[in-house]
Amino acid sequence: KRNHQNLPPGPRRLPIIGNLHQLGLSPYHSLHTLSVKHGPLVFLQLGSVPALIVSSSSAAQQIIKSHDAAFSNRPHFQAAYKLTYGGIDITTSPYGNYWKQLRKVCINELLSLKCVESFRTLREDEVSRLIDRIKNSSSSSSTMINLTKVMLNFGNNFVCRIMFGDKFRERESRFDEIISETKGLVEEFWVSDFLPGLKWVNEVRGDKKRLEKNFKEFDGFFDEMIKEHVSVDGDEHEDLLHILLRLQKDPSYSASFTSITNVKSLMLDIFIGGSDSSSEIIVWTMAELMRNVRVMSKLQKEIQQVVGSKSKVEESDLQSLNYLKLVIKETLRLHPPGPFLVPRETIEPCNIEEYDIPSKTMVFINAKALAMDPKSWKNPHEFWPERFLENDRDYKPTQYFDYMPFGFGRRGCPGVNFALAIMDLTLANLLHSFDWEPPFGMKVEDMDFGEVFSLATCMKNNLCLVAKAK
Ligand code: HEM
Repeated sequence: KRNHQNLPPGPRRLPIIGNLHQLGLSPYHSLHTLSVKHGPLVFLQLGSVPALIVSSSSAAQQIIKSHDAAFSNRPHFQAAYKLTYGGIDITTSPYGNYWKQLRKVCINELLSLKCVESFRTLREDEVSRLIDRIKNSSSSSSTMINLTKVMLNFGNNFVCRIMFGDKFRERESRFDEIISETKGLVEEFWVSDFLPGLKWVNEVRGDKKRLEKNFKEFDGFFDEMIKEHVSVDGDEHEDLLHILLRLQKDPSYSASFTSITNVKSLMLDIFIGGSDSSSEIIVWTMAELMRNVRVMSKLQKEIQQVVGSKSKVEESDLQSLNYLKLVIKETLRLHPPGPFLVPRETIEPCNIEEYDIPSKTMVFINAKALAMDPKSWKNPHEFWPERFLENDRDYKPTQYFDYMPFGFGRRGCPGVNFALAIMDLTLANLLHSFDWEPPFGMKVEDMDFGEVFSLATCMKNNLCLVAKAK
């Protein structure tokens, strides 16, 4: 049937496997290379799955403005399906009424602005603990810090505390390891997702066992926490698990959000979506500030002016920290945690830039390429926060379609406010409490700021810096 369709261009395919071999061991990197070689719309046949890579803002504009609903499904990946209790979470569930109910739970309740604001004291407390921890990690006034490790641990603790309240503290290190294995598993491409006949490959490789083991571990942990929560009412401030348990009994959500398994699947999404992404952005911002002394000093000056003689930055100060917001926007442009967003799938056939896109096509939006396109951005490789003064970009792409670190449309990230609140406060305090330098005896030029390019990007090496208490 495909012969009669006007499909976008793409590389030659082999029988049966199509273009699967061209993904190699680093599939997301290969997707980027293929789009550089074949243009803004690339059509691939990955085994039995048709796939599209989108790398131009005009194609992204057509998708967002005219075909958002048609591009609102998520593809089926076996590992994610198993880990998300059979795909009943918000991130992987198919577009439809059930997903709409979960989205309502997230937007109106769990991740609403009101809920984010209600965690203000907790955020300030966690950030103060972080600053004390860095200060206390050495008796002298300057300390070498593995900032990557510290921030990932901080991100996990923060989400755990929001989810489970103070009860969680004794168990935090065990859960860190479990959830980082879950994230690793979700990111992997399994060959049998594209060639179902090769399921045995994942069994022989031990992938299935790894999956079962990890699922059992976090599911058991969630059960423990739920058991403790059902027996104790929320204190004056509900944590997210208390809210979820309350909503599960609320008739307005009863159509589909009914069982404890629904609750657990949403908990998992918040852990996967909510912990590392914000921490990675803080680490990338610190790395960029080390390389860009002008920006670092301008930002520290702004913080000093706003905070004055107070010992720390409070949330009420953040609204006056305009340059900080530009700096974070610029980091999200250069280092979006999801360079290809989260893959989508078409629900029905549609036409983009005069090409036919079949139904059930897996779609990769090359958001990083859009944000680096020299046609939209002057000196795109330069870290230059002031560019957003000239070319303001909203986090929701409604007018411009070259900047979308949080995705777009119906399935765009519901955690934006949650993420911005913690990133702003943490960064402002790290810069207010310390001056930062390269590790002893090193120059910034000697430091490696390379990245691992995957479904979620991170720095290739841990960022280690010397923190000098101010
Ligand atoms: C810097 C921080 C973050 C970034 C850059 C980010 C980015 C993204 C992106 C690109 C998507 C896919 C959107 C699309 O398909 O168009 C997404 C989805 C999602 N994010 Fe985030 N995210 C961040 C933080 C968070 C936080 C803090 C939470 C929750 C606490 C969260 C929860 C989710 C969920 C549940 C989805 C799936 C939505 C759906 O499929 O309906 N994210 N995020």
